[in-house]
Amino acid sequence: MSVLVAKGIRKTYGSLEVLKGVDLSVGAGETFAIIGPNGAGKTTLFKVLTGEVSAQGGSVSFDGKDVTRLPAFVRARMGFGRTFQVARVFGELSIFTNVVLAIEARKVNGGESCGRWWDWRPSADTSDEARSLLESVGLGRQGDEEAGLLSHGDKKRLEFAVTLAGKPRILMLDEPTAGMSAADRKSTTNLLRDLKAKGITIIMTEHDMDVIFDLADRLMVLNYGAVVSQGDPVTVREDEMVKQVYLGKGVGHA
Ligand SMILES: Nc1ncnc2c1ncn2[C@@H]1O[C@H](COP(=O)(O)OP(=O)(O)OP(=O)(O)O)[C@@H](O)[C@H]1O
Repeated sequence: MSVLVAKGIRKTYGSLEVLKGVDLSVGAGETFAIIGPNGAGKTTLFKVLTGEVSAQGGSVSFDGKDVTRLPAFVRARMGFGRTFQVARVFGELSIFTNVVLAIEARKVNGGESCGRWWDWRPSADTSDEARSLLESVGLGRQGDEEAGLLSHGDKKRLEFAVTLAGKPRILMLDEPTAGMSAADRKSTTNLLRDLKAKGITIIMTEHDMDVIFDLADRLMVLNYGAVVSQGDPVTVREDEMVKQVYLGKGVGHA
C-alpha cells in the first residue's frame, strides 16, 4: 500500500517552472530516492511534499488522506519527519537535551503532560528513550556535549536522533550525507540501512550515487522539473536518458 502519493505537482517561481507535473507514489517501508542535477527541483519537490511550500497545481495524499492544503507542522504531527541539508539543532543545548526536548514535544503533541515548566525535568522514561536514541545514532557517550560544537557529521547524527524522537511514519531526508567525510558517509549509510531494516518509509534526495544505489529500492530522476526516469536502481542506471542528463558515463559521486 502507498503511504505517500503525489499527483501532477506543478510549482513555479515567477516565470520559472520548477516542477512540471510530477507524480510519485511511495510504498510502506520503501526507500525512495529523488535524484537529478543541481537545480532540477529536488528540494522544491521535498518542500511541497512536507508542506513547507505550496504548489500551484497537483495533490499530495498521506495514508489515503488529502494533505495538499495542510501546513508543514500539521503534516509533521501526522508523521512526517524531516532532516535538512544543513542540520538544524539547538546549538547551545547539550546533545541529550536536544533529544529530550524532541521526545517531550512528541508527548505534548500526543496530549501527555510533561510537568510544570518551573521545575521541569525529564521523566525516567524520557531519559531512557533519549539515551537509547543517542546510542542508536552512535552518540551514546557524548550526551553532555554542547550540540553547537559537534562536527558536521555528528550534528547530522544528532538531527537524525531528534527526528526519530518524533516517531515519524515517513522520514524525509534532504541530502543526508551532504558535506560529510568518507567515514561519516559510511556510518550514516549504515544508520540508514538499520532504519530501513526496521521498516520505516524513507524518501531522500542525495548526490552520492554509492549511497543511493546502496539504499534505494526505487529512484526518480528529475531534470528541469520533469521526471526523466523512475524505477529500481538497476533499471535507472541503465537508462540512456539518465546517463545523458545526470550520471554521465560512469556512476560515482555526481
Ligand atoms: N524560493 C525560491 N525562489 C525562486 N527560485 C527558487 C526558489 N527555490 C528554488 N528556486 C529555483 O528553483 C530551481 C530548483 O531548485 P531546487 O533547490 O529545488 O533544486 P535542487 O534539485 O534541489 O538543487 P540542488 O541539488 O542544488 O540542491 C532552481 O533554479 C532554484 O534557483
